[in-house]
Amino acid sequence: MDHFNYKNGQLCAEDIPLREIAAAHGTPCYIYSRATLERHWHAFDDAFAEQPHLVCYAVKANSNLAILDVLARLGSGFDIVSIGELERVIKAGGKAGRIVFSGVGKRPEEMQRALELGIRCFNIESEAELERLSQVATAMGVEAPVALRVNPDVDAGTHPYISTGLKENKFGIPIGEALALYEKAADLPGLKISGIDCHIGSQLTELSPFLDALDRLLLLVDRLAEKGISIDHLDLGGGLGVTYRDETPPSPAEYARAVSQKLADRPFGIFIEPGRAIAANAGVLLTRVEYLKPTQEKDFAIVDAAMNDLIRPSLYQAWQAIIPVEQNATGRDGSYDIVGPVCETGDFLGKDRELSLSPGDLLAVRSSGAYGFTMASNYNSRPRAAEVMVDGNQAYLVRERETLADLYRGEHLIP
Ligand SMILES: Cc1ncc(COP(=O)(O)O)c(C=O)c1O
Ligand SMILES: N[C@@H](CCCC[NH3+])C(=O)O
Repeated sequence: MDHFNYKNGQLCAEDIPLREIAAAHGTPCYIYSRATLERHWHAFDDAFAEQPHLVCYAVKANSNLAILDVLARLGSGFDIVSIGELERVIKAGGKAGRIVFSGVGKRPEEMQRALELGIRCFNIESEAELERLSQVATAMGVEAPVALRVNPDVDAGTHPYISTGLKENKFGIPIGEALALYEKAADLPGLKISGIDCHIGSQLTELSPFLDALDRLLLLVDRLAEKGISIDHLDLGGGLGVTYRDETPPSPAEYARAVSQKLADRPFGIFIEPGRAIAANAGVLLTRVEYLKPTQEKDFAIVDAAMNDLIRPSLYQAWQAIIPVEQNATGRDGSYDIVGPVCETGDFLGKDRELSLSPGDLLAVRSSGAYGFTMASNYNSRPRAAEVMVDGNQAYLVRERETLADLYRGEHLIP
């Protein structure tokens, strides 16, 4: 459920027709619904209400300051993977004490800044990283709270590019090596063991991989306890899928129920790091048809958004719904490939879509609130799109469209 619906034949974001947003801010343009974002966040927070928990929104899904601000006001935690994401969260009013820091390549200056701010936990992904954090924290005279991100070797059953919990993936510490590394962490100066962490992949539509991973983590927790190592939280990562087309992922409530059953009355908190499930269906990408190009092989609709704006279809063959902004528009009926202006055969937003189109029509690519703008680039020297947040009957420009001058800002000619 989201807040993008037709009213009087016009597709709206909450109470605002998308046509009005296009007129005010141009296309391509990302449009987010505050009400949807808040509802999705509350769905997770309410689902875990029975136990100590922290919802750490995965910033990589959508890091616009306005999005982070909306979630920070709800009391959200945040999962970050870079100093850039860290500074965004702080700028948006997020609390350092609710930030967890994931990622395989944390640099010393990133660790130092996170320690200065006093983040909640570092999710450590290798022995070398553990040693580096120990050195950085010791030099600063502080203790770094750590969890080891364990790679439980479970098949998340998702696209190979977004599966992260298999032993051949670069992420986390192989579960067989984790016990020894916890013992090492307990001995190293400047570290305080706080938790255990995993994240097995993204867009999961079944509960079983999460529960398999949890079982494996709990076995490890018991073995740690035998060694006198206790934790205060278990971080299950993100990954809960969404409906793009006909997927039927578990709801946050079903997910929480299953997880809570396994945890029984264990004396630690649960952290989760949902990104997509909060942001994806809280956003659409608004684009305009530039040209229709019927050929003998194919009907192409060439639109003003491209793979540089939304790369998911090209990169993962991801399917996202593409719907008209004007419900009863009549144009040329066809089965269209919706393609952008970028000079790549792989530049498409959707294929074989039954639509009735005319040049100038507006289309909305649904489920674009996660991994949309954050994965955008300037390929083909295309300025990145504007972003708008709708709140009831108000639309706010939350990121200006890049200008042509932005494209070469910081570039210099040689003498
Ligand atoms: C460590 C970590 N946590 C959380 C997430 C968020 O995942 P999702 O957007 O699938 O919830 C990701 C991305 O997959 C991740 O790498
Ligand atoms: N960017 C991916 C998900 C990767 C998640 C990052 N760990 C997507 O659009 O589906």
